[in-house]
Amino acid sequence: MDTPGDKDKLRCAIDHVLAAEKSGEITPENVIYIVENINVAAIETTLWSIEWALAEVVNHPDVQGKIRGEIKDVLGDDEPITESNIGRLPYLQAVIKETLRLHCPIPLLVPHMNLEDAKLGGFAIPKGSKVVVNAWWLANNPELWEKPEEFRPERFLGEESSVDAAVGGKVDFRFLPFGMGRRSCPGIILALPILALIVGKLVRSFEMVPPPGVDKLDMSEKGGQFSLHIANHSVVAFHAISP
Ligand code: HEM
Repeated sequence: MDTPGDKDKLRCAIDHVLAAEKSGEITPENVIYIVENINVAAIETTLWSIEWALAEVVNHPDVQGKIRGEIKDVLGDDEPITESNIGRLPYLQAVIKETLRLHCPIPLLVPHMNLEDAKLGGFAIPKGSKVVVNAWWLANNPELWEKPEEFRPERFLGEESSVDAAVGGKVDFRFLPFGMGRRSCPGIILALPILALIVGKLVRSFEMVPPPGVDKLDMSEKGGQFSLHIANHSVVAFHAISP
């Protein structure tokens, strides 16, 4: 609970933004722009990924069963899924990676500009160019992946077991859903556990199936420069699973 004087303390990022506005460093329009940016960068990307992951597990009951089986084997019926034990659930993590590979939520990342003249792959890139990376194609190019059009989490436990969702250190340049380097996504440390927790907890508690009369959910995509999300929302039937 706040004690007298605490209300002026900076407690989160938004407090810093509001403090900057109060001191005249930025304008109210800047505040709206920053909040809208956070909204798209953090909330919508995570939401689109959750939608893709759930739609894929509904359309792949075998994958759903394997996630459930892994959770039961590793955590039993009672131990809750938490951020600290997700590392013991490699199949669940593979499902999240495969979702981000097949449905890269920001397919062209965010445009970057080179400050100096550069050469890449034999091409001259004059300084001040707008550089766009097609992360979706890198992750779905049949010359680089085995049957990339298939949703097959097992690839990340088999032939691609060394590939991580990473933005620094050991980065595989075929798999960049969060970009890489200095301007990569700082939210990766939140997004990956959130996705695993939501998918893991739902699959553990419910069998999720298409509604009666529907064989598969509609996976049509709606994309733009900054987004790749599911085009049409579908009804999903949740059947509670008793432990
Ligand atoms: C599945 C979820 C997410 C995906 C796929 C994603 C992806 C990305 C990508 C591709 C970029 C641009 C990287 C580049 O230009 O090279 C980015 C930037 C950014 N993301 Fe995320 N993101 C996700 C979740 C989040 C979350 C949860 C947050 C915050 C809590 C966040 C905050 C940001 C910010 C602030 C930037 C801009 C960084 C900069 O320009 O320096 N993102 N994200």
